[in-house]
Amino acid sequence: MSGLKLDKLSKQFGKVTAVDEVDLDVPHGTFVCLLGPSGCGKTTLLRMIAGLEEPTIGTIRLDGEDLTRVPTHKRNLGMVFQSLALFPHLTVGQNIAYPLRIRGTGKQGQKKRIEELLASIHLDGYADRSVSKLSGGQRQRVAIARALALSPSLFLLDEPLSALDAKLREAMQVELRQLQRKLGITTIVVTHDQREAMTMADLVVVMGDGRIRQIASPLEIYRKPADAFVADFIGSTNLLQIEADGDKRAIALGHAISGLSLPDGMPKGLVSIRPEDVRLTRDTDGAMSGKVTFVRDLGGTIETFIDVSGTTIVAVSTPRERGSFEAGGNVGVVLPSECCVMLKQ
Ligand SMILES: Nc1ncnc2c1ncn2[C@@H]1O[C@H](COP(=O)(O)OP(=O)(O)OP(=O)(O)O)[C@@H](O)[C@H]1O
Repeated sequence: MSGLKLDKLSKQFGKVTAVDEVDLDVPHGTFVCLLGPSGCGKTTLLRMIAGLEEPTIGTIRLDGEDLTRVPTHKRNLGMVFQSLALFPHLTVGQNIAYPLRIRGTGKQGQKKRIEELLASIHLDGYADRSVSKLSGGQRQRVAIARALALSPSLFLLDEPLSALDAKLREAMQVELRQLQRKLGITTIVVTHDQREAMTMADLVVVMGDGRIRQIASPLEIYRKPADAFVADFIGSTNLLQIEADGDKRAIALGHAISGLSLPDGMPKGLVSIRPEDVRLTRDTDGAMSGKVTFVRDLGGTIETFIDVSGTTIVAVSTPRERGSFEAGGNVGVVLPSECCVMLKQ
């Protein structure tokens, strides 16, 4: 099969299982984001794919070839790490040419490749600039170009944008994604930023405690989280305990969620409902109601925090969708059953 295939890949550091039997199929040309909280094993997994860390057990295959024991420099990888590791005393062109020189590419070949790469990162004409005189975003792009100089089969990046300020970071996410699409190169990026993963990835791999918790498209991860860990980690959500009444209807915070029933054999569970799906009404005679404790008006969106029987529910709306509710007032809270994702506990 063409692409990257991991089988039962594991890494043990003494008593710590950093990566625990990870199986992953990445079709050729896919952009994957490894996402998860600090310490979940993302970097260790990437370092094993890169050949910088030896797996305790398991195999790594790329386009059908077993790479598990192949040294890093023979894996045909492009890598960018948070530190970038550009040579500050060299020019942009010399930095990009570095891997080409090592490989023995002639002067003419180097020049042509540098020009191609500079065009693809929108830095035409920058070959003779010193990298120490570039902005953070420009340096980032040079590091990407250098990693791609030898047309690798696999592109690996570990938190590549985390040193950039928020605005530049968002612009670079789009740029990186567009470049990857143009080149069609299989790419794996480690990030702990779910917004970054949602922007760039074809496939998001959510990790927790060394294991894969869910693999899916960004939208599916957001809309159909596999469990409470994923629901809570991706975006913000309201996680509510539910239990079945005599008719199997789902009861949350003492009120039935209209149209939602628990399946046979599942007397209890959790329900995840995104803040933008919670509807607020001025009618407090409905099933569920509460007191507004705080309103955060961010201009483009309004977040309303409501205390329902001691639990806070967050609702998000735009100013156009409905007027804001005042802190201290009572509101009706509607949880549309079609927006509720039922999760096992
Ligand atoms: N060389 C090492 N020796 C011992 N333990 C390690 C080593 N490298 C990583 N670990 C441990 O393995 C686990 C996973 O670490 P890893 O760096 O892969 O996580 P991560 O998800 O990338 O975290 P972060 O987002 O903070 O970088 C952690 O408990 C970490 O302490």
